[in-house]
Amino acid sequence: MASATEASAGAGASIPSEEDLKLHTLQQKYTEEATKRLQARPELDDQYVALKDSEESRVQALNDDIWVDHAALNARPLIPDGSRCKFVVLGAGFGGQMLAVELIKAGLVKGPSDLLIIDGAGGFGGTWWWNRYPGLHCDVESYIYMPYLEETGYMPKFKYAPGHEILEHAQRVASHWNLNEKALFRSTITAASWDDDKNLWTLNVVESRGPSEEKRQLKIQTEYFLSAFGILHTPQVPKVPGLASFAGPMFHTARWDYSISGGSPENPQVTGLEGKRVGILGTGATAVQSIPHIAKFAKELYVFQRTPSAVYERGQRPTDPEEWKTKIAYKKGWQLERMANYSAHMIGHPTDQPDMVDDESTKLIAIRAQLGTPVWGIVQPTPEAITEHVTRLLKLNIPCGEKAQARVDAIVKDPETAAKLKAWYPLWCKRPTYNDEYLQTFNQPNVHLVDTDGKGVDAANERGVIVAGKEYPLDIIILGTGFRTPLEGNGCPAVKMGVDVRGRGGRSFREKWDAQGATTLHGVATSGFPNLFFLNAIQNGSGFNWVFSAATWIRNIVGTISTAEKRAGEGGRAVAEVTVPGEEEWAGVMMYHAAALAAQSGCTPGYTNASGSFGKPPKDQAEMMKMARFSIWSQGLNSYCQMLEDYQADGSLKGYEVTTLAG
Ligand SMILES: NC(=O)C1=CN([C@@H]2O[C@H](COP(=O)(O)OP(=O)(O)OC[C@H]3O[C@@H](n4cnc5c(N)ncnc54)[C@H](OP(=O)(O)O)[C@@H]3O)[C@@H](O)[C@H]2O)C=CC1
Repeated sequence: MASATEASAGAGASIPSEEDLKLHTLQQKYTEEATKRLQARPELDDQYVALKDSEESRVQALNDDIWVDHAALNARPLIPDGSRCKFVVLGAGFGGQMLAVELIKAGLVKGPSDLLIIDGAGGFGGTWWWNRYPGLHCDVESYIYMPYLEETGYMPKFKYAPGHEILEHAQRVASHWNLNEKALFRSTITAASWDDDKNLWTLNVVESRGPSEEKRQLKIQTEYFLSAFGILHTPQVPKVPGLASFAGPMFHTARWDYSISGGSPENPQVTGLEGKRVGILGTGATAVQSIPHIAKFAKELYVFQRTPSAVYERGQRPTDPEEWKTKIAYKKGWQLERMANYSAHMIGHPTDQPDMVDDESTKLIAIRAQLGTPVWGIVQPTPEAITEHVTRLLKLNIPCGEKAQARVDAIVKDPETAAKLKAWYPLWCKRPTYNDEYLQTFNQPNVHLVDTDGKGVDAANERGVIVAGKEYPLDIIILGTGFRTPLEGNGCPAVKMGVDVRGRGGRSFREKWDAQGATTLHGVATSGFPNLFFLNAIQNGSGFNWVFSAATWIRNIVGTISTAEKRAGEGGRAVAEVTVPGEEEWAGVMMYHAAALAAQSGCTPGYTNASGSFGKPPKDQAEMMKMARFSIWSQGLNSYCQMLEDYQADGSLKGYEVTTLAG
């Protein structure tokens, strides 16, 4: 009988290369593993509930802000009901701070009541306010992740900053630009409606005042409503039957309870876990960072794994002050240049500069499937072009995947455990992780990997967790189970900010998005909702370093507002609104770019595809067209920045209609 190779050669086809064969085997394995997970959870994203929405009061309470200082905040002057502002910014994370700072720098914030920042947390920091688990670090280099290092003159202590240092920096940014006095914390905006007559937004706000005071309800009017809602801000838990009945302490990693674990955000010595049997659900980026610290103290640690993470080398090191002065922060504008350099090296954007950050992440170039790349130009939406594109990305992925697997073999001593720790999905399906202690942890005798073979834990009871009919008795359960997907509500900004947004004529933003699919100009504004701007990674250019992406979007937003306000002149005010032809033209551009993201459709379930909800074949032509609008700029963030710079320099604000009014 002829071998497969001979048979194909005889049929006139070219002989498959070793790489082709490898790819074929890998693709089969990827599909097998993804299918296993999809079949285990046919309810897709409904397998989860946000902590805040849980019907179990115990689980719901896990969402509480455990860091807020109510007494200090209650001592601050009240924001009067009925206040009027020029700008309200939703969100006090880096996105909201950067919006506020850029408005200030552009000279748009003139009086003390021109700007108000509103956030549900008890302070600045966004994700860094909430997440304080032991081991927390930003996986992007601190020199390009921590904004405004030039203006604040701060030198991060390490190449990768710990969470508490980033949180301190958020406070530093706030102090530098006097944002503290412009912030309303512990407060949620529940509704926002545009008044066609007054040309103002009215925001309904609920301010919490702590357990001993009643909540305040207030209305605030504003000319501009700017929203920086973040990406992963709503902690979730799988609907594991019996979880709330667990008799011992339980908490989510996004609300790490040091009163149980011991230690503090600054000191990861979690001695309260000594003598305890601890179980952690989840092995995502958060668990990878925290598990080594738990393992140092717990008597027994059970790691309940559904899908392993790919774990690459970290290479942490302290900042060398000499290198900082001479090679990093060596000239004005260095930080933006370094951010652009990082992005260029990741996505293959042409540059003469060497790789400044030069870490594992810039070598994992298969991530281009997610971020876009200029390397192959625009991918045409034909089946042949898409297959060719997906194949070349999968080929780029081969060495990335092999590197992570080889690392497991080199570090983990028990071959059975090592096999279970290997990730079988393309790099772009889940956030790659970087850690020099995680894999080593599984060599410790007190650490037990409970691999659920892609199915997840089955149930819990008052004693512990059950997997495949076996009970694991525990003293403490830690939920490293992540956040609501950024694709919730099909990525509609109003859903993500949790606000009932009503534009002209009382039209609901959510209904518009549901009916039309993603509809924006440059991802930041939409017609019928004047003077509303948002930070969202849909119909936009996006990079791996969120701060660089956000800075790009913010330059565009603030540039647009500045131009509009200039037209209104001194004493006047402006209403900037995307036009329908403007957003439809942009939807056309996005559809033209959509084929480049095709490789994501076969991904294993996770938050990037709403647990498999995205990536299912469209029902009909109309659904396919809607999906195609749901794209990003496929040529990568660097060329996107250039395109927006040209757009702003032109000054015509094509795609907007600007009306000017007397103040
Ligand atoms: N910039 C940074 O340095 C950091 C960023 N982050 C960001 O936050 C994101 C979220 O990370 P993370 O908090 O880890 O959340 P993830 O969503 O990445 O991980 C959640 C984990 O819970 C698991 N899980 C869910 N349900 C079950 C179940 N029923 N049984 C067992 N396991 C279950 C998931 O398994 P499965 O994979 O099978 O769904 C997954 O391992 C990261 O991807 C990253 O973008 C986080 C930490 C640091």
